[in-house]
Amino acid sequence: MIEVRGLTKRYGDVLAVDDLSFDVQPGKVTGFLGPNGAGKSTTMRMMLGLDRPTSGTALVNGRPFAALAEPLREVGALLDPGSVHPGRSGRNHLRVAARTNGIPERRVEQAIELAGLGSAAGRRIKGYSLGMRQRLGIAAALLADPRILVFDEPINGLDLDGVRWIRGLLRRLADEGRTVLVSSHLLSEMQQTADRLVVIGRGRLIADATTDEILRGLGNLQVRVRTSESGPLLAGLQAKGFTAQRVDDNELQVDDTTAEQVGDLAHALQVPVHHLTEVQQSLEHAYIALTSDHVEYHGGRPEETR
Ligand SMILES: Nc1ncnc2c1ncn2[C@@H]1O[C@H](COP(=O)(O)OP(=O)(O)OP(=O)(O)O)[C@@H](O)[C@H]1O
Repeated sequence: MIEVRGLTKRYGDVLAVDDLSFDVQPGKVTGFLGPNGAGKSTTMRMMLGLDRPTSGTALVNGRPFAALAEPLREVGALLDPGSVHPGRSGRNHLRVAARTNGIPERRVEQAIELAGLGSAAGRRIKGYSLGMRQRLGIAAALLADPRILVFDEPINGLDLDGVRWIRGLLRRLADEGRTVLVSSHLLSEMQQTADRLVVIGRGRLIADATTDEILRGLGNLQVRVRTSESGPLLAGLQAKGFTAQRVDDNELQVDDTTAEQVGDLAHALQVPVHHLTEVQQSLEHAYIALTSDHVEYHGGRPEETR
């Protein structure tokens, strides 16, 4: 369990993290989502005792990270996959980490296996792709078999197979009852990966709920209705105050409603309905709506829409 309370970090004029409070619970994958510069890395660094909060606290199992008796056994982290000795092999890097931290040697091979490093474990790190470096960082995080995992953008640099693999790994770790916090600016990824979402923008908390609740809470359900009498139905919907528009001659889209409401209205208007579906807008839409006022650097288009 990680408890963040009133966490604040100021760098000169920049308020990187602004009075954040949330919990990261065991047994779930919690997505930590926000646009670039939102303060995700700074928050994670404070959780891990690498940065000192200006005010507020981040507690790991009820204590500040610095007060943990065996921090590596309690928390595994992937922060900066670049910070490794390039001349060593992945296996040697892990062996050194194990030895320095009193972790049994057998964990090295287990971590290599868990992270899917395979034969790359014997090669020098300087020849690793970004994806391999990510896997090595994940192996290091898993080395001491910790109950809490904090991964900063673990999907960066991974190919499609790697993305699927990490999604499965995060799920498995959470299913084992571990606390899993994973940051990302990739909404589509978090939508498929996270049970809960903590969404931040400009250092402030925007939303903290289950992924489903966040989508539903935004009232983002759309209904598509197919009918041979789209004209009368469209007029009837608009007369009742619904936001409705044509998709084509026989299909309408109605925003912020349910299939039940549209079906009932069609029935009352005696309009035949051939097909009626609820469409959940992607998290991408929800996220842009949520964070549009909180993006630090507005470009022509938000980067997240790529
Ligand atoms: N050491 C530092 N000195 C000054 N400003 C910093 C420092 N570290 C972070 N910041 C600023 O704090 C804000 C939050 O940065 P942070 O890296 O935590 O965001 P992030 O959500 O992790 O973004 P990204 O996805 O781009 O990594 C940014 O405005 C950043 O420029």
